[in-house]
Amino acid sequence: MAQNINPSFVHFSIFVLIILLMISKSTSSRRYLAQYCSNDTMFANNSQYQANLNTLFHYLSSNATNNPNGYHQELVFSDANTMSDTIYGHFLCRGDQSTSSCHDYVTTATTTDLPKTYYPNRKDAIIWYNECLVRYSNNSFFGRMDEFPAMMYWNANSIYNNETRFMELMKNMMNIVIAVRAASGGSRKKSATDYVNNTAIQTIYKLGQCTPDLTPNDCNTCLVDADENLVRCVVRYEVYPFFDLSSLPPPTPPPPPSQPPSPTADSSSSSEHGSNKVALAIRITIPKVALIALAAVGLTFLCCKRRRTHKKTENESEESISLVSLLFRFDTVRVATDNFSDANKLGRGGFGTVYKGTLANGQKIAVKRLAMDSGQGDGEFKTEVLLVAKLQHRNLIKLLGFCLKEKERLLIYEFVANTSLDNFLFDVSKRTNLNWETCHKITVSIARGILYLHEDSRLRIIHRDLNASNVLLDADMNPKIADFGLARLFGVDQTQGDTDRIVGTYGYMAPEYAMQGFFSVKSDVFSFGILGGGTALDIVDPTLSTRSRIEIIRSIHMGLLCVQESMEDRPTMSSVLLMLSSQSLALPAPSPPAFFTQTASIGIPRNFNSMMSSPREY
Ligand SMILES: Nc1ncnc2c1ncn2[C@@H]1O[C@H](COP(=O)(O)OP(=O)(O)OP(=O)(O)O)[C@@H](O)[C@H]1O
Repeated sequence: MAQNINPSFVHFSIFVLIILLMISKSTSSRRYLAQYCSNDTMFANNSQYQANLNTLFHYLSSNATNNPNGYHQELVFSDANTMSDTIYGHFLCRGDQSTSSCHDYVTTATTTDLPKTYYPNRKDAIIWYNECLVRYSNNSFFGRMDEFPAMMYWNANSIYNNETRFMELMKNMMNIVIAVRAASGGSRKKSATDYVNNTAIQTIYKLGQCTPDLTPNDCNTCLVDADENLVRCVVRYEVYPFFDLSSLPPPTPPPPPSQPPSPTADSSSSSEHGSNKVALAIRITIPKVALIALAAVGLTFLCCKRRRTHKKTENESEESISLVSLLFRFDTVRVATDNFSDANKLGRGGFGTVYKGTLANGQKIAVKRLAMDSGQGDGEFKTEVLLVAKLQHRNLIKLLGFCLKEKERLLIYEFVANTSLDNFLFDVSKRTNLNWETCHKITVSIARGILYLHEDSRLRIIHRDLNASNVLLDADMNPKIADFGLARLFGVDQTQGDTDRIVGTYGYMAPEYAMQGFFSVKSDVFSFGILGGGTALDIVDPTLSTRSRIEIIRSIHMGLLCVQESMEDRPTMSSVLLMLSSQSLALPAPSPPAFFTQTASIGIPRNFNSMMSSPREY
């Protein structure tokens, strides 16, 4: 009963209930506990806000796919200059939830429960499940220590006796174990569980969680405050194991028997799974609480809070990168590129001109200034921004940020010193810099980059425009794959699709893509075959050593396997990498490549098969 609980809890809960707290009416199997929508801000049907909200829901749901952190923030807007129709959103899944459970909750929230909210067309809303919360708003809640909206939920059973002592135990459990563990959880996840294994007062299970970008200090303060003030973080306790017990850390060894209990330990009772100090405290506490007739008590309070920090650690996860953190001011870029001067022009591609720039801190950047008539729509632009920023691999070009001002759209990349591979391949004097070892290293590294896109990144990406001008080389001739504006975002199990809009570079395009618009990981393999095999052909030099010549023939052979007409016959990128790294692995004979009779063929020598059977005679 409420009177047995800290009065501030009651006060707060009544307050929350008054402000449109709605207990679940969901018919889905994942029942939500409550929803909150503000009363005064509405959007119109078919408005831009509604379109952006749908985009936000889509982003949140797709970012919950295989998300190991159970957390993601997102920002969608129509115009970064005016920030019109901006919507901020995030989800936070309970720390012990599996990735699939988290995905299911976020998907249910964004496809069913939030769109069909009890208060439709509200510009901000939050929905709480036992295992997850999802929130969106037209006002930024990023970086703010919000104390509202908040939700408290409790069961009808109460503490019959010694409520003070019970609450003291709860507080110590939080202060000594949970807040400390959660706060030190790192930048990806800040969540901890614990229990007091005490038959006299029943076993108590407790969970505390912060949004992972809080500093350890803020997280600690948040959880400790929440325990008393019911604000901000996620805290729950029950007398039954409501969380997955395997999420508990392994038990620590008991304290040495000679060590006497300290006075502080007595007042800090907590779990047998906690520190030694805590374990001791429980033993002392048990007799004191043995007479408590506690039937059952459970109190859940879930509040939301978000703090954005611009500074990111090296280990920052893909999920914690937000669009807003990538936003560059137009003036910053204008100054860096000396007002987009001709002297800083690096080149011009299909989507606009690329400028070299230097930021105030000395960092070199490459700015792609998208031409207004480039044909690249907002969707493609945002796709590139999101995909490139979240994908981090040493063989992928890194997107540092972007800028939108009126009709100006800029992408800011890390600067890569040696420009693109085609500048080396197709320039006779520069080609002398490409010895076979360098070529082999470049080929293997490109294969690694593509493999990451296809199989190792959280999102499955098909590049769709792999060619020598989209492979940039850094000062050490390490390749970095560029231009993800054409990439398409896929769900985990999706590896192919159809498009009525062909984008890519003829000559590198697989026949099924060029002719039918059908693209898949195998169409990227085809492009790699043209690039990888072609690179080897381009540097054939009669003065090469026999070993190098054998390796070159192998590379050409692999190129031919990649450009086979039938996509089923082409190897996957993981097989390609295996073949590239193992010289002893026997390679199957390639069937005739697509376009063999046309100029786009990579031009296999007529006697190629006989060369393969006796490579040393080449
Ligand atoms: N991050 C970068 N660092 C250094 N130079 C770059 C960078 N990005 C692009 N460039 C240079 O700018 C030129 C133009 O690049 P861009 O990507 O716009 O066109 P492209 O790849 O040549 O053609 P397309 O866009 O049609 O594929 C490149 O050839 C390269 O020399």
